[in-house]
Amino acid sequence: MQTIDLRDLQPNRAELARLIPRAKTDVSAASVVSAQLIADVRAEGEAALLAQAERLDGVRPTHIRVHSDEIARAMAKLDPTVRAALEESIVRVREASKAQIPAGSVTTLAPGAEVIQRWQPIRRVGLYVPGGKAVYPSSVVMNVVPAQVAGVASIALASPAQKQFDGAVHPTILGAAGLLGIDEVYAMGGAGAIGAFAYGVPALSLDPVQLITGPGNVYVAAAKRLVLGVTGIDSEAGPTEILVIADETADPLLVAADLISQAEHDELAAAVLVTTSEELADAVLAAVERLALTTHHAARVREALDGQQSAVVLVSDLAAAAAFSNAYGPEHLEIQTDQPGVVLDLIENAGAIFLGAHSPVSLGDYMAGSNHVLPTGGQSLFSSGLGAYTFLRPQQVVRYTRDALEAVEERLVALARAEDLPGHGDAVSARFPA
Ligand SMILES: NC(=O)c1ccc[n+]([C@@H]2O[C@H](COP(=O)([O-])OP(=O)(O)OC[C@H]3O[C@@H](n4cnc5c(N)ncnc54)[C@H](O)[C@@H]3O)[C@@H](O)[C@H]2O)c1
Ligand SMILES: N[C@H](CO)Cc1c[nH]c[nH+]1
Ligand SMILES: [Zn+2]
Repeated sequence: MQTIDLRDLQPNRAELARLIPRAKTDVSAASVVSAQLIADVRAEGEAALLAQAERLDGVRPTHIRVHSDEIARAMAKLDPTVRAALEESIVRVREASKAQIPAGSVTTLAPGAEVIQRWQPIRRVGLYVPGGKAVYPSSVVMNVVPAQVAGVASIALASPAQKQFDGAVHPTILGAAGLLGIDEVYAMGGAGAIGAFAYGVPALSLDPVQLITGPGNVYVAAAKRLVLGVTGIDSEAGPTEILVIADETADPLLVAADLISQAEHDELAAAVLVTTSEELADAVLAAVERLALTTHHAARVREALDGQQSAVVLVSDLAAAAAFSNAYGPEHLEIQTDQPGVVLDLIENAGAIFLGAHSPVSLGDYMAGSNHVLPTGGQSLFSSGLGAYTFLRPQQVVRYTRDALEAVEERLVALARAEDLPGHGDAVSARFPA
């Protein structure tokens, strides 16, 4: 892992991007590939999805739409400990998601003049569960639960065909879908799956969705950008990032383990430690080297940690650490300092924040109750993680009585004339004939 000393420097966002470039997730380059895959699915439907699975997932599924008895069978065969863990996760994510439902409001502007704000669920959504380098039954929970809590009526789920299961969706993903009562699942991945959600595939009785959510690789991210406008999308949740702010009180072994836990996802994952303590930096680097040797996905972890996107950064104080993190806008931010709450007050941008030694990112990945589908690549500067609110739209309802309308008639007519749109004023005045 590279070490960068910023004790005499406070880089702005542009300088930071040069120092620690985001992973090579060139969404614009991938969009050429993704656009063709989407176009093929629009033109050829199921045949294109089958051909894409064969070429990109290395297996031709026997069928794209999963039969409901496959889901029931997968649920029945779930390992009991995995089932119990999924159930615990579902309960916690559901509780936390319920707290995200906005209350709505009625504003009375004058007697009889009301603007009501209500939150309407999106009717039909397509949820993407990645399945290339790893399988993510936890992402089934993180996508489905907030959609259900928001009151979405129709939920479709897609995950790539798995070679080791003869082109079927991974059974643990099917089992998780079954636990949540989801019965519309497709064995399709990447850009083709996003195209199928956006435009529909009549031969599969797959109706177009109005919103697509879920994490994925660069082709998935590019495809989501390409269909935006035809459907809504959530923020981009690409290769995982962890940024740890730590001082001399942090335990170097725990910091190292947390960095490795996210490097494990992807060669493009970013693991960044920002610290005020040179001693801690050295101890973390030594621990990372030791742990990386024996970790399960050693080659992938090594590549992620040695990539330009990962670093140990030395800063002069915790305010500088917070400024660095705000400029970077990490997906996950851990604060392991003597008084994490003090640092939290300085934080503006992060997908999710984990406070203290006992709130590691992997808790949030599975079991905290928070959602793990979070913005990456600096998108936390303007967007949020997935939540029940993602599946809701605010709608304004206007209700005026006759008297309330008459009270503003003159002013409204004045504005309509000022805009040279007198018909607007006439529509109001027609209600009050002289
Ligand atoms: N930020 C989050 O919330 C979050 C959560 C979970 C996972 N993730 C990230 O999601 C990503 C998952 O990626 P993945 O690859 O494992 O699974 P994926 O399902 O996103 O991608 C696999 C699909 O990509 C397509 N594909 C593969 N190679 C291609 C090529 N050369 N050209 C065109 N299409 C191609 C195939 O259709 C394949 O089915 C990882 O980077 C992981 O870190 C992020
Ligand atoms: N850390 C990932 C989000 O960036 C989510 C995840 C799923 N499984 C394990 N981790
Ligand atoms: Zn993770």
